[in-house]
Amino acid sequence: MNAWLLRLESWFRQQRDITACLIASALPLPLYFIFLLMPFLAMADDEYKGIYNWEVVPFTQTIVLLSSFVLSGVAVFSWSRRTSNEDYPWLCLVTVTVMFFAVTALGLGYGYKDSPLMLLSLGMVLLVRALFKPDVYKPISVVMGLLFVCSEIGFWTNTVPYAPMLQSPIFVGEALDAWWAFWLRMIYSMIAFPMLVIFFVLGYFMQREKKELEQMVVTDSLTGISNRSHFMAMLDMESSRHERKQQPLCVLMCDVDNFKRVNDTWGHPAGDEVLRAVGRILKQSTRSAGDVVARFGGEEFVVLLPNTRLAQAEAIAEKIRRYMSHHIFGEGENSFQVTISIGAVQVNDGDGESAVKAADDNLYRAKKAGRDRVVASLVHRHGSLECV
Ligand SMILES: Nc1nc2c(ncn2[C@@H]2O[C@H](COP(=O)(O)OP(=O)(O)OP(=O)(O)O)[C@@H](O)[C@H]2O)c(=O)[nH]1
Repeated sequence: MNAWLLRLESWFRQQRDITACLIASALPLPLYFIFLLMPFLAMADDEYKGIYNWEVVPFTQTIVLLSSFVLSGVAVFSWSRRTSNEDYPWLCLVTVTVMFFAVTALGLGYGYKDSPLMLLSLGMVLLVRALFKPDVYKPISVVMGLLFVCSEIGFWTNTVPYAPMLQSPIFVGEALDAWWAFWLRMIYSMIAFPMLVIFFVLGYFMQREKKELEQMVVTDSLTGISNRSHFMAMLDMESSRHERKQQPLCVLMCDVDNFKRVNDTWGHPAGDEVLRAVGRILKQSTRSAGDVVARFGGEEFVVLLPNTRLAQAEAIAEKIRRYMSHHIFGEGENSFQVTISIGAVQVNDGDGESAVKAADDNLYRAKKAGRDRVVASLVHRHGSLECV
């Protein structure tokens, strides 16, 4: 089921005008057919003949018939071009306009409130909203919306007859007669089922997109690890917990040594690969639950180690440093190695931001001392460092 929905979603994302027109024109055709058929069947039966107002029926039937012809033409044309990647703005406009026009004619003819036409109109709006770009349906939606409002005002002020197609509205406060009971059940189920499917599928897409967006907001696109803003949020949270529960908290600030030289010598793509590898190594060297590994910017990375003492953090930093210095990038003649410098701090009673600053100071010390090393210290609330 999930695979099927994923395939549908990928189709939906690369959806073309021609597919949208094909679905929108073919899907409502059976319903239009039923609305065309109903008066003819009623006409053939003495018992039900009186249901319709025969002066208005030809007018509505003509509109529905013409719309069905146009939509059938659109469906045939779209089917013949179903593999085309071209844009068909005019075809979209024709499809949407005719659909809305026919449904409005039916809505005005049968009345919106006492018939399935409100449900049908909502179904159409939903379908059109899901399949077409706003430019296509905005103008016609405004026109149809205005028509709807004007007709409602007309009904309330008794200047426009309500449900002029019928001698009396479908629901008149009595039990439905057999005629309407059959057709209403038929029409409702034909509208409700596609609507249910559309709601379900759209809900699924929306949920997935929400998850993807949430993920994008917290992720660094190059390395796939957390980004700076997510790190800062986690730092804030962990700092408060650290203060509340008196648990040790450590921060590592890591920077690839002479990274500019990597870019200059091996090219930007190789530099990017180094950054991705650093992200992977940092992830592999820390706990998957609780620890936060993030790209702080450029070739600088940061690690948050909750519930970790400075000695443990220093050991983790040393493991990362050693791993990096042994890692070989590229192949054969084009292989090269890089080193990393790390500043580590333990926050005993200070806030997170001063810890990051202190870790950066330690990193600077590591660089000054010759790179490829770890410098660690405790940090206090006033920001002073106590080197170990
Ligand atoms: N490939 C790649 N390079 C980047 C990216 N972000 C920043 N850089 C490069 O990283 C380099 C950082 O250089 P510097 O700040 O001089 O630092 P360094 O060469 O690592 O020297 P030290 O930090 O002193 O060891 C610059 O050349 C940036 O262009 C990135 O996303 N991809």
